[in-house]
Amino acid sequence: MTPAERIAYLTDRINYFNDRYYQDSVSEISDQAFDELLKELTSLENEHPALKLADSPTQRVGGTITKNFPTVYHRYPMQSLDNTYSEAELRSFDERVKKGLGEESHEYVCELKFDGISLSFTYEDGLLQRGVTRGDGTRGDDITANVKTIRSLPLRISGDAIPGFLEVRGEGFMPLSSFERLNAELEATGDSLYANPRNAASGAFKLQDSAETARRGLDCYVYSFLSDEDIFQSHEESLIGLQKWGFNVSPGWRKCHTIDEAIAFIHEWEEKRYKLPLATDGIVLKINDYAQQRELGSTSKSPRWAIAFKYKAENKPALLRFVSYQVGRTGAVTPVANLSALSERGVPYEKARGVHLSGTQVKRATLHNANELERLGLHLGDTVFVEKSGEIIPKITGVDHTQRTLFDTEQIHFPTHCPECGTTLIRPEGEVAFYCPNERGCPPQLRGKIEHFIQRRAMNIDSLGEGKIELLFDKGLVHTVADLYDLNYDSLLGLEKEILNEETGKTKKISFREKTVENILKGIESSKEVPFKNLLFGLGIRYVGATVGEKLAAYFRNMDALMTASLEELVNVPEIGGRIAQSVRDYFSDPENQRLIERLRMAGLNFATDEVPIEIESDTLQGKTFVISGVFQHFDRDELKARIEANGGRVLSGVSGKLNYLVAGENMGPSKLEKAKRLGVTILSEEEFVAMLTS
Ligand SMILES: NC(=O)c1ccc[n+]([C@@H]2O[C@H](COP(=O)([O-])OP(=O)(O)OC[C@H]3O[C@@H](n4cnc5c(N)ncnc54)[C@H](O)[C@@H]3O)[C@@H](O)[C@H]2O)c1
Ligand SMILES: [Zn+2]
Repeated sequence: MTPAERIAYLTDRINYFNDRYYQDSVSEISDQAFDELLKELTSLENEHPALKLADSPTQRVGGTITKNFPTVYHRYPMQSLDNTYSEAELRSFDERVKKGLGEESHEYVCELKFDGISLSFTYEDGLLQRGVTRGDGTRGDDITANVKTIRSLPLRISGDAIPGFLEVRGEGFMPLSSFERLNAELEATGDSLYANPRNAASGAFKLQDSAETARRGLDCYVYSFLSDEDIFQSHEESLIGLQKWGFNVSPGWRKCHTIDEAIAFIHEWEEKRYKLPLATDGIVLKINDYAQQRELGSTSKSPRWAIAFKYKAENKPALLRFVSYQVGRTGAVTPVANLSALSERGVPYEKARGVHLSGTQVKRATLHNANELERLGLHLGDTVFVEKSGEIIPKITGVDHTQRTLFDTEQIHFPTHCPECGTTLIRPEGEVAFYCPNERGCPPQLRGKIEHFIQRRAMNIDSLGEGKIELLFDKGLVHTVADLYDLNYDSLLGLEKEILNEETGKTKKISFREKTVENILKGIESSKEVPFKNLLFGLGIRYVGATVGEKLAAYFRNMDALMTASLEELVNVPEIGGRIAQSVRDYFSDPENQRLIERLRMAGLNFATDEVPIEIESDTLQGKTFVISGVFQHFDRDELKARIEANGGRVLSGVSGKLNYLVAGENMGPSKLEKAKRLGVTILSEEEFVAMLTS
């Protein structure tokens, strides 16, 4: 892969994970793995600044605003934090601070890094006016009704020194006890569980029904104060002041005079943090003195006066009890290690305690694929090492061979047949995974197709979760996605099923009552309205992800045109290669798929694109490059970008000597403006830009 390809790939992946994380409250990979990708992209971009893409995630806060709440502009931008996993990098940070401050000495305030979502609260004349999410850092979602459900958040504050307008920021989170209760409820109703308390908090803060938000038991720690008036001179003073005004300030913070003291604080909390009633993922170091904070300033994404140290994943030995095999939507077979604590050797698996990792008991960990299984050469009863990074699926990282001789058993080999349907497994050339080819008969593959179909990016039927689909499938009601549209009230009401938790051996009953049934049917009904591109993605055609679905929908505009398109036509679509084209062709040539599509058509799904295609408006800006910065009156940034591109221009992310124009909105960073002036780049106001378009 060339650097350009790698940069394009990483930009795409990271933007995708950001979208899942901030929009869907879902983490598909661990935070540590995510941070590694971002770090790799940052250093590649530094090496090759010209290759940096306009939508690079290194330049901005990762979040987004939604259409579900009113959008509010932040008075002061809400930034992210630079982060590191290493002490050496903390020391370099300290060196940079020293350089930045010259001779002056500095102090840090160290705080726990709470794992929730960033919130802003504004108070006018002592009254809580608004609660807003961080969003894209410039604008956020107004979720006032939901933040008012936080009991520890004062609705009114009083005292002498309270300024007319003030903003307080903090972390909204879901306490572990609320999180466990919520997941137990979701399990009982057959809905998908949240992977961690941060995702659960993010989901709960963005619910439309604040009575439901209230029920989810959210809380908040505040850690920052902003005002146009000079009330406090340091961060420490602000924390003490906020506490006096009645805000919930976490008591765990400490003022440190040296980086060594800060590192000692980090060590102190490494284990102790698991005793806290909420999830934390590190320690934040902040320069205490406000004047020094101002002196150090910030980048477009984060302040230079603060850094987050994140704890690395814990790695511990565990006992391998047996290996099971999971079959996914695509038929790929994944080996899973079933574990217990080493001391539980004699205890049956269901009763045995798991290994204690990052505050939870772990009994299952992924082994990824057959190669990994062979590489580790596992035997039953082996002592293996387990790691849980960023609270996502734990994984096996190695074997302790010194323990092997004590309990000699045979090596575990990957199965030759599908554990679910008995079909002989195949391994396509060049792939590490084995697949069950029985696409139309293998139960987890069939269920997986339906799970794929209902997700937000596809048909968005959020009233159906994994457990509910399993129930519908087992009762023989739903075999393919088309069957969903034949469901009715009477066929659903009263359905019941016991679901087995394999780790504990316990069963739970899920049953469909009136409200559940109504919600399921409502969700299915409104899925008929989702855009055509979502449907294309939802069908689960190999290699047709959300982006490809969008491109196909924009090009062919309706199902019939796409179904009858030849291979040549498909390859003509911008950015669609031979492999995708072939896969689309194969899919629509299959009579069974054709019947499925006909049933979906009869059900009344949206088979055509109604969006106006992006058309080339002119070539006025041909060959010209632009950087967009700040906030605009008449466009949001995406619109502005679209207009530039529709008129032949190109949008870049960074200011350099080769840049033609900087389109400067309000509140743009002064350093960018200065740099542009220094390099002789033409600076356009919004009006000048519009004039240029229409000239
Ligand atoms: N797993 C995934 O798929 C995925 C995707 C996107 C982002 N992420 C994670 O999210 C991170 C990016 O999110 P981010 O921009 O919010 O950065 P961040 O979470 O690393 O740090 C910034 C945030 O920390 C929070 N915070 C908690 N305690 C704080 C304290 N005491 N003082 C100040 N702030 C405090 C604030 O909300 C602040 O906005 C990534 O580094 C990654 O770890 C994961
Ligand atoms: Zn199978």
